[in-house]
Amino acid sequence: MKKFTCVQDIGNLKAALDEAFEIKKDRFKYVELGRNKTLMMIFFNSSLRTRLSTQKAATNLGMNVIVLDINQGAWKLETERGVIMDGDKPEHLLEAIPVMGCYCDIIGVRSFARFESKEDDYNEIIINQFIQHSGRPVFSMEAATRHPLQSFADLITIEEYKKTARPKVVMTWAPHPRPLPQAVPNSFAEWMNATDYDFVITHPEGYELAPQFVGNARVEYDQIKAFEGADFIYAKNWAAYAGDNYGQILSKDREWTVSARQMAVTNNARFMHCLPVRRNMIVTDDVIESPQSIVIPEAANREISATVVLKRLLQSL
Ligand SMILES: CCC[C@H](NC(C)=O)C(=O)O
Ligand SMILES: NC(=O)OP(=O)(O)O
Repeated sequence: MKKFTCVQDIGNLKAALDEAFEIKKDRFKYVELGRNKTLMMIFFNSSLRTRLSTQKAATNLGMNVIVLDINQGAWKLETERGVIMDGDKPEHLLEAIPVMGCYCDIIGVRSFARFESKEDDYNEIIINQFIQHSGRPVFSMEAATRHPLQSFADLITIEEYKKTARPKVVMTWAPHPRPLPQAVPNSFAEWMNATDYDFVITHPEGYELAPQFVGNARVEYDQIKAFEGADFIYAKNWAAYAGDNYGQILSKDREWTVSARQMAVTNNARFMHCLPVRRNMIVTDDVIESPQSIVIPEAANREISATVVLKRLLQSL
């Protein structure tokens, strides 16, 4: 595996899950693999879980770790080619990337959608420059259109908690005060569509995700109808994708906030969220604190998904 940016990169999901459960039994089993190898994690945006779990995964594999927050301490970077650099950015990404590649063996990148250009975001122009110019294997720590480390952890969690072979999994939009990227819902949908689960997406009209991510999922605009008989509820906010509304907030309707009302029509469903979560916007206190909430084990599995991915990248060096 030379990169990890999407579900296709991990290959057969059953094999990937077997590796995950093997590592979960002994997360230091491959501690020799990363000896004298360096992971560089590059953040253009904030993080708690990704930063901590990926660093932990690297130490599970015996790796050294360098973390760079681009907007704190490094030079402000110009990302557009052809720009006359007479402004406030003293360095171009096209120099910074190969330089960073000199100091490490594997690179992780977090670079959210900027909502300035749908084309630039959906062409993944930032992470693709790392893939093209760093000379190192690159993995996504959430890019503009996907968050594969999160989705892999989500799949591990559903496999651990499911009570039937083909659970009903419902991804629901919920309101948020800020316009959030489509990366997490896109990625979750991509991974769910790669399984044989009964997968449903529910959101208000106007919040349709890009068709290539919706795939064969059923889209239901009536949230209660979508929740009926569900085994897992995966809540997330995202800004509009379609048409001229790209990056816009179209609704803050708190009828979509996940509460006991909606959970009552499910099959005693587990509640999931990638975190960070805005309580009483995305989900009520009582639901996220209920015995059905598995947001903490879901976050814990980020260490496992990152360990499998780093192991695969190390084995391909
Ligand atoms: C893992 C989630 C990261 C980010 N969340 C925020 C609050 O920006 C998002 O919604 O994509
Ligand atoms: N879920 C997730 O990626 O969390 P962070 O944004 O805190 O890394």
